[in-house]
Amino acid sequence: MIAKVIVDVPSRGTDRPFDYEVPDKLAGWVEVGSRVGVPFGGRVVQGFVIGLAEFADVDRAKLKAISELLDHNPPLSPDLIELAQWISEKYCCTLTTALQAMIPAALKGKAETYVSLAEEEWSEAPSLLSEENEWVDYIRRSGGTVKLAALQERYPSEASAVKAAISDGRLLERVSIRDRLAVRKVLTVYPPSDPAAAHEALVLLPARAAKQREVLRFMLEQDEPLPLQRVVEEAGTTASTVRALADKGLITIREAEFNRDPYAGRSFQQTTAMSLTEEQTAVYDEISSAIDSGDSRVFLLHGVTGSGKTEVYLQSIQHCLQYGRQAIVLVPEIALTPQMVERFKGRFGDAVAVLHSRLSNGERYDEWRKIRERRAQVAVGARSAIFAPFERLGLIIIDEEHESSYKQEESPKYHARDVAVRRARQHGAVVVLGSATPSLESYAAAARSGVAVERLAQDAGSTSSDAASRTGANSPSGHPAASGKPPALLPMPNRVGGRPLPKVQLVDMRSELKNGNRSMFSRELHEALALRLERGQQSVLLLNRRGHSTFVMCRSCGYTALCPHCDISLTFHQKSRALRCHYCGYAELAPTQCPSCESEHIRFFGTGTQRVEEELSKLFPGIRVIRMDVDTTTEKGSHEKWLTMFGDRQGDVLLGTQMVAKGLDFPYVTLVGVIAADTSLHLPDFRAAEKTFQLLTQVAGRAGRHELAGEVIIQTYNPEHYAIAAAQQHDYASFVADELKHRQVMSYPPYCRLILITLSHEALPLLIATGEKLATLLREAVADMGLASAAGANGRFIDILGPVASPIPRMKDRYRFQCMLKYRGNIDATGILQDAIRMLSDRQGQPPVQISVDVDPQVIL
Ligand SMILES: Nc1ncnc2c1ncn2[C@@H]1O[C@H](COP(=O)(O)OP(=O)(O)OP(=O)(O)O)[C@@H](O)[C@H]1O
Ligand SMILES: [Zn+2]
Ligand SMILES: [Zn+2]
Repeated sequence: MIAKVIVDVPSRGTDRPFDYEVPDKLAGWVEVGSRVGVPFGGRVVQGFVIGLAEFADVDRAKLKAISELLDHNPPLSPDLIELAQWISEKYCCTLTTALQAMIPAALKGKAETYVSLAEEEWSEAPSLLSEENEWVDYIRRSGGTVKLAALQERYPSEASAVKAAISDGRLLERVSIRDRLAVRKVLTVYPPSDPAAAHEALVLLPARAAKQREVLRFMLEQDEPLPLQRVVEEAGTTASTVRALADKGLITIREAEFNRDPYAGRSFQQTTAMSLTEEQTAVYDEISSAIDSGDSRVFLLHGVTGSGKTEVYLQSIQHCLQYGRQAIVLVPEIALTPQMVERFKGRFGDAVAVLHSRLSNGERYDEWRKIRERRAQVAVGARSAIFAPFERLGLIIIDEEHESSYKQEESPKYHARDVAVRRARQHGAVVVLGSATPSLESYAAAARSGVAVERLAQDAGSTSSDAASRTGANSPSGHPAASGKPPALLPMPNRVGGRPLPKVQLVDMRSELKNGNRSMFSRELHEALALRLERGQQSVLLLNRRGHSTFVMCRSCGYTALCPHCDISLTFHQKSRALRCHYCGYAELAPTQCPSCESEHIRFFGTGTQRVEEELSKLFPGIRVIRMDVDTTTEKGSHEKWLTMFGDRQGDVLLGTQMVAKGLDFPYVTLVGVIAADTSLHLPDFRAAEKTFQLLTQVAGRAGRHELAGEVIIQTYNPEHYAIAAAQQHDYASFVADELKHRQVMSYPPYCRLILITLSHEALPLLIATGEKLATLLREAVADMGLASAAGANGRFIDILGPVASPIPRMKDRYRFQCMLKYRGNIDATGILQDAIRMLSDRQGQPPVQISVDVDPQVIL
């Protein structure tokens, strides 16, 4: 049998399956999805079997054989392999990159060389056993095989002897793939298998064996095996006492797999289904009957903050599990707070596996195995949890679907929402996209389904046929569902229990300044905070830091500190008093004197959370501030610590960046303040207004979610901007209408799709020439196909913009140029692009110009 293997060598040149012979002994074991070690270019590398065939494409005699099978249970399934193929085509990445993204890092094997004593050779070759070498003894004691590296390390002076033994065949050399991280095994004590006999033995144990008797009694009380270490601790005994009992056959000690459970020892309060409100019921009914139908459907659940979306998710999952199908819940990394995890663990207990980036590789691997081995039916996680290896998915939920963190910024640059829709189609599963502020892409796509078209049309102030044709079926809107059935809109416009949305007040900071208030707090916000302190209620303060950094500038000459490798401002870190580059990690000590004019008026600019904290303590002596930002949350478990403290009312104010805006539900929060709403409004990003509106709406939604009513104060320099005005009114529809007009005029998604191509190289002239060449090739291809290249036209078009210098023109000593493809309609833009890149490849110089492709980019910067 022949296996088609994708080798783990991520380059375009090796991005195709290679044929390998499946050795007879592995014939029954190797499957599609198996991970194998194969000889490749003189090395052994890891690879994935993506197909099996009777015949090879090349001369069979020349075929090499698979050298080893790495897992008895394939880590990938045929449907995931098909999904990886789709990802590699859609996002222009190699198949191996897509495959690697689907498995935990622990399974990224690395080749290791082993040597073993050649037993068959002993009779003929001068036996190593006769030589009383210490290193030979070491190999023998280790069971006949050791890592070559271990031998080299232990016996550096024996290099020539070892080499000679390898070359004359007394030592056999073998290369094997080893996982970076293995399943952890620990010595485990099993309770007596025959308790009656053990009770009898207990009586018969001699008096001097009092310790053993105690341990036996302890083990008789256990219903489950326990790690030896714990038995020793809890029974207050020693390992040898436990062993003595095992020697008597009363208990058993064995190595057993140990699961690193990140939530071990935490008990989650069991919750049961609430009785749903009318709105929730309507939505739940739609979702559950779609699950029953077995058709793959996509829903856009547009529910205001506090409308009870999570309860709908929980009950829909419950419904899905009843029929033996599994569910994935994606939550933005930043919102994957203990509070969120608790809600799922509380309802589904151990059936929940949690996957996020703050877990160690080992923990993540064990949570993944829990899914693979069918011990978990629900996966809750960040972006990559979309690849959870379930076999029969019934439901995929994407909470806060508008979040840009669902797009991966490194290759494979996939969007989890698109992948979800694709994966759901494979399984006949239902996708629920939930948000209080849906992305314009999703909303426009949903608007194509019946009811909502009318609504969008009204919102946008035009006729419905107009709206339908603008985002219509012949013009892919950049949304995954565009090629299938459009998502159906499920609205939940009211908060649970008829609670009102909080009142939002805008404060114009320009008039504050006119009135002589130079503080970062307006009088309104100041008073509101004072009132909360007086009443013992809590406040959340958001510092919108997107596009904001604490940079250094000289007030005399205007000098700013830039990274010498990246051409962007260095960021000031107070704790270490260092200036750091966010792109390459370059750091230097902050100057006390201007390096350019030697003035001492060099200052740190920008409103960091630290400065807000300082100001708060000045204004309100004794105020308890809990600060959450990148600096205070790097440590593992720190998120949890701060939020628990705030939940226990050990803080008056929760102050932070974006991470305080999402998913939090605290009953005593009655005030939400936004220090400066506009910082994200003027970024050179066509989504700037959308992001600002979303952030303001989300953070406002943290107030007054329970009995106590809430109030929101937004400080801004642009109170009349439509994004800010709409956030004040909780008016998603009017925001969408305004924003869609802009997008249409400027021809941006959802009215077209984008592909961003970034070229980078150390040599500027080569880079520019290559960029020009690529653009020319693209323009020629487009002209050959007779495609219109007029942005703004209503039909099919493709436009090639650039090359221009990237917004960050140099990074890590490499210059950067970019081209942008804008297109609409049924056009194979990635195909055109890949052809052009292929034609370019022999003109790229040495070392080659790096070309990175971002399909449907989220970050244009
Ligand atoms: N049917 C119900 N009956 C009573 N209380 C409910 C019901 N559904 C939800 N709740 C409560 O209402 C509050 C808000 O619900 P939830 O957090 O699910 O809203 P959400 O829409 O997910 O909000 P957000 O988008 O702001 O995170 C929670 O405290 C929740 O326990
Ligand atoms: Zn200066
Ligand atoms: Zn840098």
